[in-house]
Amino acid sequence: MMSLYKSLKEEAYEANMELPELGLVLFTFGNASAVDRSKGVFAIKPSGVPYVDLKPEDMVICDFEAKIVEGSMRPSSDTKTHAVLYKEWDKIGGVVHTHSTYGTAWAQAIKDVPIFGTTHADHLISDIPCAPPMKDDYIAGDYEHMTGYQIIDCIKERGLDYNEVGMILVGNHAPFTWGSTVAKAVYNSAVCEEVARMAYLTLQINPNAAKLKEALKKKHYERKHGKDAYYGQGC
Ligand SMILES: O=C(CO)[C@@H](O)[C@@H](O)COP(=O)(O)O
Repeated sequence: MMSLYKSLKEEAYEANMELPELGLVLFTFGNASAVDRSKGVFAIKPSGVPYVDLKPEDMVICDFEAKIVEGSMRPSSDTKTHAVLYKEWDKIGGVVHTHSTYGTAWAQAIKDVPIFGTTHADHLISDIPCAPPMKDDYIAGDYEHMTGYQIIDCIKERGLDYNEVGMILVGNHAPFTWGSTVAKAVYNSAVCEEVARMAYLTLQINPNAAKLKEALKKKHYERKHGKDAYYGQGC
């Protein structure tokens, strides 16, 4: 059957397939979605389907209320979280959720990933934020929808710009990332995992390791994201 959303499904499929290739997911852990704002929809991985069995046409098309627009499979159980992020943050083109090992370990420990070095500062100048454990009234509410607000609340409360940060650890849960495209959101997931791993190792070698100086943070971030820089502005 011809679909109006063929290219959007392909984009989301390619992003999902990169997650096991990059070692960011096992089995059916995690999901990626890509948005088409002109049509008011996003394409997301179906729930519980192993990556080895996934096909582009399996991607489920949903609107920003997380209602199915096209697709015969159940969309990811995290669909409402993706929908909230698309609705609230109009500059993002893709969202990724993984349970990558180091990112998830920091999330379970409810700890921000400290900015120890220039690898981290090439991508963001703050610690990778860890959203506090979900409030009881959020858990009692629409859980996946409120996970979106757990993310948004934390970014707001920290005074961060979502368009510069691109990643968060959800306390007790795991990383979520976003980007101007879904490919960029996948990239941010890989960066999040690698930086989380480096920070963990840094603390093994020196539990008193100092965080990066402000001036060095800015220097490295500017080199990659300043005017005319390769990475460009925004996440
Ligand atoms: O967060 C979780 C589980 O804690 C989910 O993302 C993960 O199991 C994937 O679920 P879906 O297969 O996308 O429904």
